[in-house]
Amino acid sequence: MLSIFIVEDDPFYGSLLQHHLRQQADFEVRLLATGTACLEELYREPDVISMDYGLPDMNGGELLNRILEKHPSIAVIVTSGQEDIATAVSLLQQGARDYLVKNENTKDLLWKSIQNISEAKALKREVADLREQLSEKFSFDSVIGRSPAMQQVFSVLRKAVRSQINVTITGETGTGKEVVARAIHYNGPRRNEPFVAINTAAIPADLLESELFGHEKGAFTGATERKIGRFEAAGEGTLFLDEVAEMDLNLQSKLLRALQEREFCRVGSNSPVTFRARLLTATHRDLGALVRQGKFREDLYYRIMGLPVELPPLRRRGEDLLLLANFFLDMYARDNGTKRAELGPAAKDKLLKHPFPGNVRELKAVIDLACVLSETGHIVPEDLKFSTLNGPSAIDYGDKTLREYNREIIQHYLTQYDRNVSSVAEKLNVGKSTIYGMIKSGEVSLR
Ligand SMILES: Nc1ncnc2c1ncn2[C@@H]1O[C@H](COP(=O)(O)OP(=O)(O)OP(=O)(O)O)[C@@H](O)[C@H]1O
Repeated sequence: MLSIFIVEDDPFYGSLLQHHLRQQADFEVRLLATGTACLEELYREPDVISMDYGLPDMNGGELLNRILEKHPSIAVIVTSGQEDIATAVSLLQQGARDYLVKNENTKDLLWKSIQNISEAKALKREVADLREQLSEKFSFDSVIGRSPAMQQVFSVLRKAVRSQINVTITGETGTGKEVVARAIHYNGPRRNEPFVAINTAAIPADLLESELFGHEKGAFTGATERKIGRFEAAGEGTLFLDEVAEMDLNLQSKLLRALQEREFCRVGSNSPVTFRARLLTATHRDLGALVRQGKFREDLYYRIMGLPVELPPLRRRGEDLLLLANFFLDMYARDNGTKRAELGPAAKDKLLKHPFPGNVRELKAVIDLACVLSETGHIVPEDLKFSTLNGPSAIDYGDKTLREYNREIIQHYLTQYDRNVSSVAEKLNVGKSTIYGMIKSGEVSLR
């Protein structure tokens, strides 16, 4: 429902507009003859006010000011008998949403303008709802784990949420670094601002600077438009730099400057842009060792380190493994609309004995595949196929090895998703770096 006031002293014209707008079933339209009447009714907080500029008791500029003073979110449209550019500009600068000159098209233009406002309002509500859903999805409850090792992590996470300090998340691949970064963002005061993630390992080195800081049109060959980088897109939210150790030393010094000065320039520009977001970084490498080897700047190390969060590998989380397995069984059934499968005792045993070099990501893939393979809804050890991507030995699966199946599946989706590595990684729930690794080794190709 959109509530609209029409403030118009000409009763015939006012009724005409009211009648026209009432054709839309979800427009609630109230007709008022004076500015004073409009101010008296303001407590109803309409979404839109369409007002005549030349009212008998006050002029449009004054009424506009008094409305926006009390309720800055009301969209005010001014209609006027005269086309006066200077007045129009001044009203728009004061915050009017639109200025319409009265003629035979006014009612249609007013209709269109209100439709635009209504769509913007619906979009705003949708964004707020989605943000709400995201904060639920990424609440601390979404980080599954009860083991003592994870209890320690939760205790650090609570501290991370209470402060605005930089956080560095370390842990082997697939341990949930991004899950944790999202949980920090969606549980903190920035939850209604953007969460922007970038995996620096997934972007070719020569494109990374412009990806991070953006570029101006014409900054380099191929820069046909101005582009906003991730630093800018994060606004007052959170910037999550994944695989931060993969940046070259040149870019590391640019990153350091941006963090120290809290400002940066788009590539090809000298005008600084303020950096307001909170920084979270992650790596699966030992940053301290890289500093000692001269591969990571020591000053940058101290600048980003802030609060360290160390995620234990899955093999050190004890019974969390079964907790997570059950969580993924629920998720599979919900996402696919199927009956929830159960893990038999022998299957549990097999899971508990596997070292899971790919950690939680690997466990999820194993459970998803088991749900597909299990015919009875009761998962047996044979349904649990362990990938060999991270391990030396190959397990035969029919005529092919699982590695060969992985290769085929990834190649299939690369073709289906038009070679978009991010989409394939998301679809298959594997790390982008895994796919880039396979491209590099020639196992799959982008051709
Ligand atoms: N504690 C957890 N609770 C629920 N799901 C988890 C947890 N940890 C990881 N996951 C799931 O495991 C998968 C991998 O997690 P994520 O991408 O956060 O790992 P990562 O450590 O960032 O991986 P990489 O090092 O490859 O970037 C995701 O599907 C994620 O939802």
